[in-house]
Amino acid sequence: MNKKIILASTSPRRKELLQREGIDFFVDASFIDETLDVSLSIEDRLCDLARRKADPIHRKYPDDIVIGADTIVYFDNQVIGKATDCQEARAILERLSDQKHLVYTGVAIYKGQDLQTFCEKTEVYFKDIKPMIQEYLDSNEWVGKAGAYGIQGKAGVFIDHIVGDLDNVIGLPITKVKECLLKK
Ligand SMILES: Cc1cn([C@H]2C[C@H](O)[C@@H](COP(=O)(O)OP(=O)(O)OP(=O)(O)O)O2)c(=O)[nH]c1=O
Repeated sequence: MNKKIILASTSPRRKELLQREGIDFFVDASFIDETLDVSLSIEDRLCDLARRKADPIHRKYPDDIVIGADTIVYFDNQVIGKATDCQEARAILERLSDQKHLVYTGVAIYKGQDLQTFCEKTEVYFKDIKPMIQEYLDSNEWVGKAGAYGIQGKAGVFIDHIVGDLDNVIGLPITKVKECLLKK
């Protein structure tokens, strides 16, 4: 019997990336405490959180394939998640302006009882975006996104260049995910 693939994430971006690849899946996510375990390295923190997102769904579908993921921005030795309001979003974008930051996505994939985790890093170089911040905040595109921007939308103009995988910034390193799904 073919295993079902379940995306344990509410992120519309992750859903779109899997759909783009023609992967047959459905979404079933549950809310968990997303506190990162600071005793771990940054990569392990994200793998651990991705696994914790996948765990309740894995318990529901123990024989199937369950994908969990978490994306953060890392700048100046600090983890930057989602902004809770416009003021915080402005402060984040002002810090990232004219600087390099890192985007990490941790992924956990259960295939039945087998668990694989990995973390992908992309370097993102912003231009001086200070003159563009107000208009961007007004667009509300910062809402619900790590680092208060979405590279796939209007914030595309913020980017000088990136080093690494673009899909990883959007929320899922899809090439690595596909490799993992294909592996026996
Ligand atoms: C940096 C960046 C992040 N993001 C998004 C991807 C993720 O959806 C979000 C990071 O939040 P996450 O906590 O990783 O994911 P989520 O809350 O959307 O979904 P869930 O917890 O249910 O898995 O930021 C972009 O869409 N574009 C970007 O350029």
